[in-house]
Amino acid sequence: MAKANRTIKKKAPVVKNDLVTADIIDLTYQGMGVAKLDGFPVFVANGLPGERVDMIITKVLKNYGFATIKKLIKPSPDRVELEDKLALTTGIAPMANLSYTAQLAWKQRQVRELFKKAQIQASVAPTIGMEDPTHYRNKAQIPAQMVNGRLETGFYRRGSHKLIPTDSFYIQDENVDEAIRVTRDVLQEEGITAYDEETRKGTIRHVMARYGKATGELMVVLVTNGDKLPKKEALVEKIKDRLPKLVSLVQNVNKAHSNVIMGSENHLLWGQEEIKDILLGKSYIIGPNSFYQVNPVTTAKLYALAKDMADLKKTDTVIDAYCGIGTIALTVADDVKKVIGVEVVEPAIEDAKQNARENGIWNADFIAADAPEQMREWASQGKTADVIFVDPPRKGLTQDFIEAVGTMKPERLVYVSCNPATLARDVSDLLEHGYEIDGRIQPVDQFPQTMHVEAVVKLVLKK
Ligand SMILES: C[S@@+](CC[C@H](N)C(=O)[O-])C[C@H]1O[C@@H](n2cnc3c(N)ncnc32)[C@H](O)[C@@H]1O
Repeated sequence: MAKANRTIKKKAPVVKNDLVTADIIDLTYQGMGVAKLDGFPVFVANGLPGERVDMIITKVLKNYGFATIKKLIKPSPDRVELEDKLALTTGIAPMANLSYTAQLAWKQRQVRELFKKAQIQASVAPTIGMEDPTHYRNKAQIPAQMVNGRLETGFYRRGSHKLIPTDSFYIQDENVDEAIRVTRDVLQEEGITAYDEETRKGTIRHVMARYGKATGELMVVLVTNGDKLPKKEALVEKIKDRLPKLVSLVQNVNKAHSNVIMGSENHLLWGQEEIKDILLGKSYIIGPNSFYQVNPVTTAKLYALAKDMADLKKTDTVIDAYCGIGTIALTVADDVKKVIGVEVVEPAIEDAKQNARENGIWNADFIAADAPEQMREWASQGKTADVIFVDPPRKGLTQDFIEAVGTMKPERLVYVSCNPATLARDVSDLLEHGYEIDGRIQPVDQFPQTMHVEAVVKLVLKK
């Protein structure tokens, strides 16, 4: 006999090119509106919750479909009309059609819902945002492609690898935009080709620009498909002459047949190998491959908050796990006895050591290692710390990292996260290992106009 609770999949109630009227009831983490047609979910590009729209079905898959808006019948009161439509169609700023206040509320709600789903009782504070949430990014990695026979830089149309050439990127610092524009012009003048993903021919894959907002120092990196860079001298002369803030021009070689943007091999073309920036009174040298937060305004708020939450004492020994070039470690060093940073990228650790020296900080040590492995080693040696800061990549902490925390039992742990889903998962594990949340979870808007959510939370060892 067939089981009574067997689920029967609904057939899609629409086909491609159908025009239907629907209400948008939700917004996904990718920034798509959600409509339900007889329970069948359809993701609507640029649709906002509360809107009623006429939409054209663009794709129908087994369990869901996609649509674009044909006519807005009832717009959301939170909708803002953008002059720069490219920001939306390219996915540079997929949330830019939602008022900034509503974006901040959506981010708070995301964190709240993910913690609720993980069955964690926690209070989530309103998101800390920016006064001007545009042109904030200090770094860009812009793809190059041949369009009508010449190299163009721009952004891929959402969900594709078709490049839309553009001059203005809406969320990037104007100095970064200018660096990309000027570099593209010079590459065009010299007839340099862009890399073609299919034929694997052509020279330029990406143009990367990085700007130290506090110092005015600019870096440009030409990411090339091989060692050769045709017309090197002419390119260098022209780019440095037209970008007065340039202090570093680098060629990065990336021969990989993958989506990874930068390779590990750098050749200095002109100037210095690194640029400098200043954050919370400390100066940092930043190389082409080093991680450095992209929003200097909110990073200062985020780190000040993380430091505050840690309740630091002059007697504290502190670990900064996933330390990058040492920014959290050096921000807290003056307030503690000793700080140790751990990071897997070796050049970043070299930078962290130099950053410590240049800031006259002598109580900071930096170790190039896999953070979970290093933690396991410390735990097995019976070593511990009073405070651990963690700021892992989007995939969050590993089980063995959390188990090492459980063995080392630091009194305080401050978790800085760029992915609230893995944050909720890891906090749930840390609660199982004897910790409790102290205070509220604080979202900070590091990435305005996008769906990315950063948050910081303090955990303390249960008495
Ligand atoms: C979100 S960034 C934080 C960096 C730094 N705290 C900052 O704000 O500039 C995460 C860092 O973790 C590093 N990382 C990734 N996997 C790692 C691992 N297994 N062990 C140690 N560090 C790792 C990355 O290279 C990156 O520098």
